[in-house]
Amino acid sequence: MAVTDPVATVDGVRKSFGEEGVLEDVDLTVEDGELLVLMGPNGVGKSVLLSCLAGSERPSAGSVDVFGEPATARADTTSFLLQDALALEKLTGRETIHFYRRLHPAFTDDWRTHVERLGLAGDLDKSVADYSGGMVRKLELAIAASIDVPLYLFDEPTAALDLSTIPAVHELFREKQAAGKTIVVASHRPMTADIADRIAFLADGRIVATGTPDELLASVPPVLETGASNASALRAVVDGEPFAVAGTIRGFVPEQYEDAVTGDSGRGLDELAATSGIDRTMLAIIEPTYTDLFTYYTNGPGPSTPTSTERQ
Ligand SMILES: Nc1ncnc2c1ncn2[C@@H]1O[C@H](COP(=O)(O)OP(=O)(O)OP(=O)(O)O)[C@@H](O)[C@H]1O
Repeated sequence: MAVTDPVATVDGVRKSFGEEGVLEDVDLTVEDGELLVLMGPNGVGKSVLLSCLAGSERPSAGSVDVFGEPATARADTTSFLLQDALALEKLTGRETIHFYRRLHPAFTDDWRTHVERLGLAGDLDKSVADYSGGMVRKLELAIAASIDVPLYLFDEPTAALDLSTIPAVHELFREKQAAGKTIVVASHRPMTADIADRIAFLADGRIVATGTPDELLASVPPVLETGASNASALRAVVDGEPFAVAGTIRGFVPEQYEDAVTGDSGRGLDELAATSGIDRTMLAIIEPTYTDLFTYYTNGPGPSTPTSTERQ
């Protein structure tokens, strides 16, 4: 297989706004043609990192190269969907699209397909001021996706969209990839993590893990689950803080128990039950979900220094 140069390379990037440090030391490579999903807690700096890739923010230190050159806001390489940045309230949806069509040299007629697919076609002649949050998002996504460039940076493209619309957005991503485009998406959605080629977790100003969804899920320690009433007892036997998920309480099994709890003997669970005082029948080891993965790398005991789970 031909080895292609990365589309973007982020090297040692620090970004602060006055006294406030947001990115501390970010290293990240975006490969040609991939769908990279950037995840991390609210306010960690995902939008700031996307802005550095788009060239609309300059790093305080370190470098960001896109297509082999320092990132600058270039209309011919990058389409950047920020949050709430494109919709024009004084216009209708259709007028907004035509505004960008006239403005941007690489704007294509693909907007027709996008608005149809996203279910916005019937609302194009309404004033944007009367749009719901989801309708605004669809309009902005249709505009950003209609620009024909090799790199798309989408900040929370599915925020405010109902679950039934998300597959249409994913179909749009796949079509872009099939056309050889590269996509970086900041998202909190497990559904979007699931279609990523790679996920990168941003926590504490750094990329703390990168890998395919399967590699990252496999990197999470066994997850111990119990009833909500056992939260404080669980704390005694898990690594980091227990966390609530859909009426249950979960925690990560510490390294010394990992083999025992994943083996056939059930010995590990007996031991954890005895140590915690939780009834053995109330403890279960479950398959990690994206919620567990997110917790592990962003709020939990996951590595706070950069690691890669990718096979070398
Ligand atoms: N232009 C700016 N001036 C000052 N502070 C800023 C600026 N842009 C971003 N910040 C700060 O940087 C931090 C990171 O913001 P950012 O929007 O990148 O987070 P995020 O990870 O995208 O969060 P979310 O998941 O909530 O969208 C926040 O504390 C924000 O207030």
